[in-house]
Amino acid sequence: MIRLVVLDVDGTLTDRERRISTDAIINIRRAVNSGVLISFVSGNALPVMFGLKTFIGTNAPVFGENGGIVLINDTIKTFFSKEKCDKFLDEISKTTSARPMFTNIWRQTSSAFTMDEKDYEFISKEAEKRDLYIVNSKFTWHVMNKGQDKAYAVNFLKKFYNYDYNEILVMGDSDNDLSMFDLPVKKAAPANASENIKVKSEYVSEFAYGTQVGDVFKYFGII
Ligand SMILES: O=C(O)COP(=O)(O)O
Ligand SMILES: [Mg+2]
Repeated sequence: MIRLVVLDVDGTLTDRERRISTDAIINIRRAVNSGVLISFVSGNALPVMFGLKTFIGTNAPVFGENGGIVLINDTIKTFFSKEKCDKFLDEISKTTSARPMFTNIWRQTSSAFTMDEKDYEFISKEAEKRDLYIVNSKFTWHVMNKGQDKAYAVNFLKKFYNYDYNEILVMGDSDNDLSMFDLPVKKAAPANASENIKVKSEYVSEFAYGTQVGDVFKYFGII
């Protein structure tokens, strides 16, 4: 039985313009009312997750920065440092198209940026040399510390609630969700998810951009 659902946000609950699906909100509330725990785990900054949790009314800790920071019982915990990420981004923005995102003012464990695809190889290699990595959510590029990923967040929640992996369902759409799709949890994807997510999913909905939440929850017996 699914006791905890871990939801990616951008592209999983929202459309390409980051507008959240009202269907998703209605079905998330149905799941909360049925006693299932709902957590958001996003590349976005923690204040955005706090807003979603507050205004949708969910009932579990929420993670920002791809698992680097969590809001749990009104307390913020950080698991990584942004120092190396910021220093790296500052360096590469001098010689490439990489440009920091304004949301970095709210970030404590990583850095977000935009760049032209032509610089991907160079920037990715330079990050590796510094024990960092870059990952794309289809909405933003992120400079992350090694080991900082959404699987880290799922494993934190698994331990916190003392659940088995088969009691946890994850839902995501793109590369920065892959690490949690590599865990032995239940996995589902919207129709708009990338192929590398779909092939790892137990269930791929015909619906997209948040309108799949009810369909997925019915498939797993959550609502
Ligand atoms: O990259 C972001 O800021 C958000 O992306 P995600 O919610 O799909 O993880
Ligand atoms: Mg996403």
